[in-house]
Amino acid sequence: MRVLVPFDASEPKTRLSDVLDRRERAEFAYAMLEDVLSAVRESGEEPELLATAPLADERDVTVPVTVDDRPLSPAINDVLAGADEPVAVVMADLALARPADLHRLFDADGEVVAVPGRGGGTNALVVRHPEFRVDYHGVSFRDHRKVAARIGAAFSVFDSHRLATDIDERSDLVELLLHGAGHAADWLDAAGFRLAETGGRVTVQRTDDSDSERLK
Ligand SMILES: Nc1nc2c(ncn2[C@@H]2O[C@H](COP(=O)(O)OP(=O)(O)OP(=O)(O)O)[C@@H](O)[C@H]2O)c(=O)[nH]1
Ligand SMILES: C[C@H](OP(=O)(O)O)C(=O)O
Repeated sequence: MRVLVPFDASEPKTRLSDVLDRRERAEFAYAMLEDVLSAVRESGEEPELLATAPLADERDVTVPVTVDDRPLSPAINDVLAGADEPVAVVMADLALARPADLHRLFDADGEVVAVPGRGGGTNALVVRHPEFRVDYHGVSFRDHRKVAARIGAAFSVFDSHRLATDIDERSDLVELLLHGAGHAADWLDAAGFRLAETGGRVTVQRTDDSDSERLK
């Protein structure tokens, strides 16, 4: 199996612009990438990075990196078109993913196995059908189900709280502070992010206090 980890190395995590500046968004995106690459490797597979641009020099990711500046779907579909083995696609912002979760996903049966993301996305895929092609962005989970139906591929859904949690917006940071245990959660904590209980749903606030509240 090939395991692709797509990564926007150019202008990552723009939906976090309300809480992070551009440099912080890049740092945070790389921290999540490190966690995902480690989890894939510890699941027993070797990840391949598919980046929009060369990584910054100081980022020593020790995995094969392919630079492809095309939009996400054409870049992934080019790999699928030439694949002679199953291909998994794992997004680089699945900051809660653990090796065991990924191992179960990669082992799941099905011609197309999809992990739904928050808000209608597709957080991960395992593709074993030669005609399947991705169609990311928007309500991609629904679109991928339609693609599978159109080519007659069996489409199965892989349910996992951790793999369904992609970190896109401020509200997603709550999950990372509560359930994360890697570089990205540490980065948030060090940046002063804390849970904020305001009576409704728990949110996050950014403070300059040093009292970590990470669940040990
Ligand atoms: N190779 C590649 N990866 C991409 C591209 N766009 C997004 N990604 C990656 O795909 C995954 C999911 O994309 P998003 O959640 O939209 O990530 P993002 O683009 O950093 O976030 P936003 O700027 O807020 O949309 C992340 O791991 C991104 O790094 C792209 O055009 N090419
Ligand atoms: C790539 C995209 O990610 P999202 O924008 O939904 O986080 C998707 O899953 O289709």
